[in-house]
Amino acid sequence: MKAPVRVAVTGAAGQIGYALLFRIASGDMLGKDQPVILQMLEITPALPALEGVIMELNDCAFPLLAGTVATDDPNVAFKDADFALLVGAMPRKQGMERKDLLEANGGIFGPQGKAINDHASRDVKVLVVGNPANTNALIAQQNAPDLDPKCFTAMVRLDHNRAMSQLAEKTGAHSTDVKGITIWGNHSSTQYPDLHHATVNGKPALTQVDQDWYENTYIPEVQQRGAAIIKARGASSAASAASAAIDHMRSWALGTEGDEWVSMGIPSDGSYGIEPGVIYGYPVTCKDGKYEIVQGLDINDFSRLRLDATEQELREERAAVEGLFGK
Ligand SMILES: NC(=O)c1ccc[n+]([C@@H]2O[C@H](COP(=O)([O-])OP(=O)(O)OC[C@H]3O[C@@H](n4cnc5c(N)ncnc54)[C@H](O)[C@@H]3O)[C@@H](O)[C@H]2O)c1
Ligand SMILES: O=C(O)C[C@H](O)C(=O)O
Repeated sequence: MKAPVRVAVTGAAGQIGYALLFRIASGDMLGKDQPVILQMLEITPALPALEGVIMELNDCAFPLLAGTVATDDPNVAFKDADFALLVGAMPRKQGMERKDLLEANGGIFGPQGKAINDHASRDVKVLVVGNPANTNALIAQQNAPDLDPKCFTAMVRLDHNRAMSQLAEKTGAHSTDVKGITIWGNHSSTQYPDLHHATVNGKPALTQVDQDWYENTYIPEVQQRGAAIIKARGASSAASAASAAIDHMRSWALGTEGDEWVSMGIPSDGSYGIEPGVIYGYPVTCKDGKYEIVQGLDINDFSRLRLDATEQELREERAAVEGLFGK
């Protein structure tokens, strides 16, 4: 049996937390041979509800659950954490853009970044889910000067999964037949779901759908899917978000397969002409616990415009939160 790893989850008593913790404890994220200790962070008033979640976790008698910690202190939650899923933050309501949450949520991620810096494992893998995810990840990273900046990532995997499933539905295929999709940029309505390198059953996707559908239906529907869920459910996506978080961490920790790539929000190194430093959705492959940007993809004028528009939004978000960066 492997030694247990420590997985910190913030916002553990929230909607996503409720869908996420049980899947981590059952081995969906790190494998059926990897015991986990769940270190759950909540705000003080939510600790009683979190106690109830822990009662349920215990009632599942998961073979892989090696321990639980419930706390309102980030220094305790992130102690020796190997993985940290930063979910705790306010969700948007109908009519809001995700960046409207920056003021309400931005302040959460500086202190958490600092606590991660001071207490987590030196090669902790951090995934920010709380919105606006890319810029919150940047705030956390900028408060963790002792860690490799690449430890901090943001979730665009939900968009990636949505893009796969909507293309599969249109072409009468299954999502497993779809490869080579990229979500470039921000987890926001400027994100760019790129089909230029995608295939369905091995054939180029863009030869199987028409350009008008791609441009005027598919792209906006993927971009607006979060808002459509809020409208339909009266609450933001939770189970699908949790599932995407599991996918993101599993790919990062256990690797991607063959020439498959996935989309992750990661610190830009300037690849594809993107401003270095912003947390930008890129196509990546993962191996041995590290991610690497897929290089050499052709970017035509249609794509260039969209890569730059979502980069511009991330630069503006960064400018708005620079006051929250650590010294
Ligand atoms: N990146 C994505 O694809 C994606 C997808 C879905 C939702 N989200 C975002 O995830 C976040 C959580 O969504 P939810 O539906 O679970 O919301 P929720 O309101 O149900 O739960 C959030 C939880 O976070 C807790 N919390 C608040 N501040 C905290 C702090 N400082 N430390 C620890 N916990 C704290 C709250 O008490 C609450 O229990 C939202 O910001 C939402 O917009 C992102
Ligand atoms: O859209 C939202 O605000 C929630 C989440 O980011 C989503 O994409 O479903």
